[in-house]
Amino acid sequence: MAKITKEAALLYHSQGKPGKIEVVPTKPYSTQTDLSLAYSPGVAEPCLEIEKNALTAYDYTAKGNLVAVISNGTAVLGLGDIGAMAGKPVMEGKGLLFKIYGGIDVFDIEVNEKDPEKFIEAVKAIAPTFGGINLEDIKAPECFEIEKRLKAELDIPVMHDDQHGTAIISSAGLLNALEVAGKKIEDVKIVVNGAGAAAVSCTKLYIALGARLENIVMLDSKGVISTERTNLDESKKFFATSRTDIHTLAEAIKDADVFLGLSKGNILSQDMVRSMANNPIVFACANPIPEITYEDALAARPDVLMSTGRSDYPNQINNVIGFPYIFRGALDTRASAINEEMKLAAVKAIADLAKLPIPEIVNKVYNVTNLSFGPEYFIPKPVDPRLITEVSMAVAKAAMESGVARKPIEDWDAYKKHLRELMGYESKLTSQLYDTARTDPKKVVFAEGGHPNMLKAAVEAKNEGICHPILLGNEERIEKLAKEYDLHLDGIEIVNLRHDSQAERRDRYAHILAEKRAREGANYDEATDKMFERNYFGMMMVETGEADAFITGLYTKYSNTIKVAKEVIGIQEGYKHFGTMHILNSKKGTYFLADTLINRHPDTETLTDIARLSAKTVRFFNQTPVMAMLSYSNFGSDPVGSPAKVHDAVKQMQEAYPDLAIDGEMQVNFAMDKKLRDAKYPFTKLFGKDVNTLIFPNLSSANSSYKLIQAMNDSELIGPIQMGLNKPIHFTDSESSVRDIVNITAVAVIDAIVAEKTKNAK
Ligand SMILES: NC(=O)C1=CN([C@@H]2O[C@H](COP(=O)(O)OP(=O)(O)OC[C@H]3O[C@@H](n4cnc5c(N)ncnc54)[C@H](OP(=O)(O)O)[C@@H]3O)[C@@H](O)[C@H]2O)C=CC1
Ligand SMILES: CC(=O)C(=O)O
Ligand SMILES: [Mg+2]
Repeated sequence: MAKITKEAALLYHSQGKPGKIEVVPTKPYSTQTDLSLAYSPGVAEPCLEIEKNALTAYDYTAKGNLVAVISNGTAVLGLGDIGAMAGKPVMEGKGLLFKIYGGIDVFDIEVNEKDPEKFIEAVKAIAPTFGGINLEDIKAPECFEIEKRLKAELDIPVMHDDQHGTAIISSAGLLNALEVAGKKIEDVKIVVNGAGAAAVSCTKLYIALGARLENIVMLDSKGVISTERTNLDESKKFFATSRTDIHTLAEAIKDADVFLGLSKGNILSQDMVRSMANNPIVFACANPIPEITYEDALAARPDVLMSTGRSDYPNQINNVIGFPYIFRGALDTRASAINEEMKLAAVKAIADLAKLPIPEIVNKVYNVTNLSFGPEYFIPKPVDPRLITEVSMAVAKAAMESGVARKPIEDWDAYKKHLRELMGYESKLTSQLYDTARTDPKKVVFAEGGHPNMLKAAVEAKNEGICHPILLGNEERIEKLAKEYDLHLDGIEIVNLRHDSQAERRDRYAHILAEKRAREGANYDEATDKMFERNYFGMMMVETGEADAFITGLYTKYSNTIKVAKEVIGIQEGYKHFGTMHILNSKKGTYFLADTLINRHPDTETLTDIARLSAKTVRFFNQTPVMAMLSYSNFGSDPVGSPAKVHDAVKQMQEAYPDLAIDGEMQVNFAMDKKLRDAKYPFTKLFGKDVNTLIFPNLSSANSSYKLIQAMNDSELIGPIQMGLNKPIHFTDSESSVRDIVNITAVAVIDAIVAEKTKNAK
């Protein structure tokens, strides 16, 4: 990870619109009517409803998804009391994190008030605005009283995140690190450096989880907190040790199993780490500089289990792994509080998640291939897309079971789906595809079982319940890969097509193929050779009905795969050409793009085949095709060359299918903008209609367009979806991600379901 310089940090915050967050309207506002609804006179109606029944504020305002991140700036990170305004970048940062990880909106509120009583009054006065309150960077011991009072006096969840967020994450980390170290929480000696908001709360939660108070030594800026010391405040007195032989950190840490630092940077030396017990656990959580650096701790003790608060090292202990989801679960149940039950549920959910095989996206973000539970990975990564579902659902359940929920969640599957959609992890179309495939999971052959992405996709597709995978490849290699990536192959068939055990199958397939292509010069010997190739063998499995669908393409060029597909499977009756489609899921809507991969320079006949196949495919996805045939000219304005071919194809399509909404040739902006098109070309067959299908004039334009969209990285593309072959044979390409392959698998399964239904209906 790049080193963060002062200049880069200041530039990041100042460039463009200064700061990190802004307010975005969620309702239409382009007409006079919209404005009359948004503000006076329309706005009076919800006001009156809320006046009658306060809870309707959740229905008519943003309250239910709005959290206040409130600070007085007295303990900003490890920077100390830098004042309310100086803490604003941190609070805006939390706003950003709440939004990107939990879909929660935040107003950051910096209150210039150190007096706890006045601070409490200020927070209470503004509380009606919010569904929850995240207190942040308020120093101990005032923070304890402030939180206690606000929790008691407000009916919305209030959580001081430096206390409880940190406690939840570090407890999950501790439980897992202890498991890796092979130690029990009730036996370990724990040294806690720092006795502030975070340290006190973390240590109390460790005790709730089984740690023994007599095994804990806590230190503040003056050294070990012991019964010898006078004038200790209540929160520190609770931890005072009766030992009188230790006063400094160096003395306290000798033989300790666990070091928890929530204090200041650079105060734990390598010698101190060396003096700890075997497999020491060191959580150096001060921000931005930890008590000891990751490198120094590891250099001192190779057996150390190490965490810091920083994202650039393994095992980050940072409350970002918790607060977006703890508040998500609390807000979604309209909880009146965040209680102990909800916190413990979050600990468990976070700890458990680190033990599951991790999704590909996490590997990708960290540029690694095989994170798995162990010394370098015992806390989930903040980017893990499962945190939103696992932690929020656990918290919501605990809120309901402990009686603080005011709006129970009734359908957990629907809630899970909603959470994934909220974060854009699952578009509606993708989840519909998966749901449909799940109704009748089919046998899908994966041609390149020895390719890591295809192997991962096959396992994921099986876990999603969308297919029964059959992997082609060498068993040993596949099993070795599976071990390397911590993938479970139970219930997945592996077929080594070159093995002797497949001789009968190869022979049988060769006979069938030779017979089928006898009039095209095929012979048995040649066909026998071909059966040693994965694409021939795999497609024959589908051709013979021994499997239902086939996915290939990671190792083979399209041109080669296409050739084999035409030979083994053949093109559907009534067509001379086949093609591929990509589905674009964007904020503007869903669009079907063709032909994105197969036909380089389509002539009029090829274009009509692509258009017919596309119409059929769009209907396959339960939509009515509204098709624009694209070019660089409009409706004959350039009567020669490529536009002329498109023009002719449109004419033929309109004659053959008078009910189909299809027109062109037209430029892409006229296809995408109904108003523009209707104003300038009111005669089109698409008048008043939103185009959803774009047929490109050639492969260069289609391929470049979808790759450009892909590079923009802000929409989802599903594809390539094969159109026009006799059986569900689908292609990926060498750059396909695991997610791309699983999506195509879902499409292939649906394709197979439809093929079976059509066959049965005949
Ligand atoms: N990684 C994470 O998720 C989180 C990290 N933190 C980090 O924890 C630290 C403390 O934050 P917070 O609890 O909110 O702040 P507080 O101001 O409430 O507490 C700071 C504590 O650190 C103690 N301290 C200061 N210097 C030393 C020292 N040299 N040796 C021992 N103790 C010392 C202070 O002692 P005294 O009581 O004597 O003043 C005080 O008890 C910060 O660095 C913060 O960034 C906090 C929350 C989350
Ligand atoms: C992470 C955090 O909240 C802190 O360092 O204060
Ligand atoms: Mg903080």
